[in-house]
Amino acid sequence: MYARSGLLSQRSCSSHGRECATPVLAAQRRNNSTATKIAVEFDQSTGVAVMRLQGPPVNSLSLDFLTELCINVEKLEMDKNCRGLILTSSQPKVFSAGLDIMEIYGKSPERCGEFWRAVQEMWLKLYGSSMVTIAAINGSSPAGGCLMSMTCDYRIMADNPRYSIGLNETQLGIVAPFW
Ligand SMILES: CCCCC/C=C\C/C=C\CC/C=C/CC(=O)SCCNC(=O)CCNC(=O)[C@H](O)C(C)(C)COP(=O)(O)OP(=O)(O)OC[C@H]1O[C@@H](n2cnc3c(N)ncnc32)[C@H](O)[C@@H]1OP(=O)(O)O
Repeated sequence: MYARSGLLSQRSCSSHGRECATPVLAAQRRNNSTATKIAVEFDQSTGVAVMRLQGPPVNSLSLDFLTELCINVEKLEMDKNCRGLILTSSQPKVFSAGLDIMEIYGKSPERCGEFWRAVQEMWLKLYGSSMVTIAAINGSSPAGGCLMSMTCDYRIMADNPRYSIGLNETQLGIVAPFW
């Protein structure tokens, strides 16, 4: 969902100051899901968009979820009126549970490769965004959820001892790549 005045969908990439990157086309090609896991509200008067993660139950980062996220970030990126992006969750108690472990369990190497590329695309798109990005972490945010918020320029987390954030996969001896 991309709730705004509708201008964006009618504009070509070249009518904007920002470059239209090809990854969004790749992401659009593989986005076969009809369910909406990302809701975007763009306030024209402030130039700030709020992106709500709404993939029940815990916003786990499946291929569909990552694809939809990337498409929406890219759309906002191409809109020269959008200067800021707030990323938050619609799910109670959870910002994001991280990578959807069912996407990597028992899957072919090709499918795992496709999924891993989508993970990279997600953090590169957020980390490299020319918008000011803020993660409003209103729930637990382990592992990939932590990664997603780390790629934003700023993080604000709800003050609740029940919510945790961090790279918990290190407890299993799995560490993030060194690059
Ligand atoms: C700045 C540049 C940096 C560049 C670095 C580049 C790359 C870095 C590379 C890697 C770093 C990132 C690595 C990521 C690895 C992962 O993300 S692996 C996934 C790890 N996630 C977890 O371990 C989370 C486990 N879940 C929880 O802790 C809890 O579920 C929760 C999120 C805290 C929520 O708790 P709550 O009690 O509310 O709910 P439930 O536990 O009952 O869960 C409900 C439901 O959801 C299912 N579920 C939970 N987590 C996941 C998940 N990750 N994937 C899929 N499904 C999940 C759970 O099984 C329940 O299902 P149900 O039983 O069918 O109801």
